[in-house]
Amino acid sequence: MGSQGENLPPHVLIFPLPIQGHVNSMLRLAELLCLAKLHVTFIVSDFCHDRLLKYTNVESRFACYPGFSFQTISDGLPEDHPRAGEGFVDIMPALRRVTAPLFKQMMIEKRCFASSTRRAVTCIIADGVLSFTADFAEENGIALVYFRTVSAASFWANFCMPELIEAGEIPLKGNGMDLMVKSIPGMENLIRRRDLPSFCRVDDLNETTFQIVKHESRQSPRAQAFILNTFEDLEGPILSHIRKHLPRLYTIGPNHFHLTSRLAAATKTENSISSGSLWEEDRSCLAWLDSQPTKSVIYASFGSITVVTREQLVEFWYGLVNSGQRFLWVIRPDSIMGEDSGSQPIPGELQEGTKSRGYMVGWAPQQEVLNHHAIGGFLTHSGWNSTLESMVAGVPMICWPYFADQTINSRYVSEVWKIGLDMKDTCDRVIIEKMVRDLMDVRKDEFLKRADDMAKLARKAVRSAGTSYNNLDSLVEFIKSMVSN
Ligand SMILES: O=c1ccn([C@@H]2O[C@H](COP(=O)(O)OP(=O)(O)O[C@H]3O[C@H](CO)[C@@H](O)[C@H](O)[C@H]3O)[C@@H](O)[C@H]2O)c(=O)[nH]1
Ligand SMILES: C[C@H]1CC[C@@H]2C(C(=O)O)=CO[C@@H](O)[C@@H]21
Repeated sequence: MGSQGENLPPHVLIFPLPIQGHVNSMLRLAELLCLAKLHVTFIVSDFCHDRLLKYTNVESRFACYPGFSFQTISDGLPEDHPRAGEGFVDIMPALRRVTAPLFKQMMIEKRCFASSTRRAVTCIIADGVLSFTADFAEENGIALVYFRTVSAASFWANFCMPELIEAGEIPLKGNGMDLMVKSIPGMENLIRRRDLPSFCRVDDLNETTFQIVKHESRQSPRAQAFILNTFEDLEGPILSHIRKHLPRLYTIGPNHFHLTSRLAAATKTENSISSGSLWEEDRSCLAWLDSQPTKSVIYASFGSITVVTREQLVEFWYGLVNSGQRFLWVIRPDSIMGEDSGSQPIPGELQEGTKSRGYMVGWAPQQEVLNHHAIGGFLTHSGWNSTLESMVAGVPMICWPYFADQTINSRYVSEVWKIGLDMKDTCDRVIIEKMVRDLMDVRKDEFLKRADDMAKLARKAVRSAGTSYNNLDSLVEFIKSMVSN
């Protein structure tokens, strides 16, 4: 590289798993690194890129960072292949089969995105489940950092899968779901088998997703550093266990609020929320919320992958209506399994209850919703972004985990952080009604107090001199130290 190149900043390639919760989280990291004046190439599937361009302001948002660019790649699935529900299981094998060789070819053909104004990529920050990036990084002498977008607790449980097998705790063999798990250090007397990340719910150890997640988790030490979207006050004890295997571990979360906070400092404007939505946000719900009393509405949303059966939909609907509480409910167009949702008549009492106290949208501006004064609770699938967004907003949760890390996040919400209730493995209108009443009415004050305390800790972590704030600065220094000037 010539003398001009030596003055150029480091060039980071960011590569998320191409699904909503991962793209969101890593796009926020991209913007944080742009704010630190690093060059960033963000490589994302054509599918996600098309949707980002269609439904968000990413183009104008990143236009002010001349060092930023998008690159697109196939996720290996036909465009019309479902990426939610059962369809998700095809994503990881397709990435390995199709995307991995395409990635290698692209990096070589495009000389690691070198140009007269940018260095060749100096560091890859890859999703912690894309170990084909480690193969390329090692073969080509490029530094690798992993970003695992889930909670420390979930990552640690996945990392311990070999120990769980050795101890005979998995496969579960269909019973003993309430037995306490003994072979995950730091989680003794806390999690039951049903609380393990759902990938562990296998009867056959050869099951594909289980094998992939086990393999990918154990590959983590190949990276020179590891990033988690969490904060020390939240998951300190588990982080200590992880650091025995991954000593260079940077906790930089909650990264949505970290970004808001750094943008506010850089631009002197308050409350900028950077959306990475892959669906069109229906902002009409904000006007509806404006006309509701403070902390009177429960917000229900199950993220981007959850699908429900018609029967489950009806149970939730009765539970919400019968609770007598106001509700705002996100029902994604692709979230009802196996039928056209409009094809069956809706019972009159549900229609009436919804007209008087409810509002439904296909996709909401979630961060704005959670921070609206009218919101008093969140019925969530316990995706990690939703969990952190709720924490920062000080909103207590009812957790209905669907799969993956969500089953362990919900256990921590209810038993460790005590900022909500865990409703896993049931879907019954009577239980839903009772839990909504408990959260929004009977035990409202106690939950709101703890949620408010948690919000303070989360916000402190990303403010100047907070742990996540300092860790992000250290990460940037580490990335800078990789290039020789
Ligand atoms: O109406 C909606 C619903 C969701 N969101 C946003 O979409 C994201 C959803 O992310 P998350 O809560 O993490 O759920 P998933 O989309 O299901 O995320 C996947 O990725 C997460 C991060 O790895 C995992 O924790 C989840 O289990 C996995 O399903 C959040 O930022 C929400 O703010 C909206 O903006 N509007
Ligand atoms: C599709 C799932 C496989 C791995 C990801 C994950 C993780 O532990 O990193 C959890 O759930 C999903 O977000 C991803």
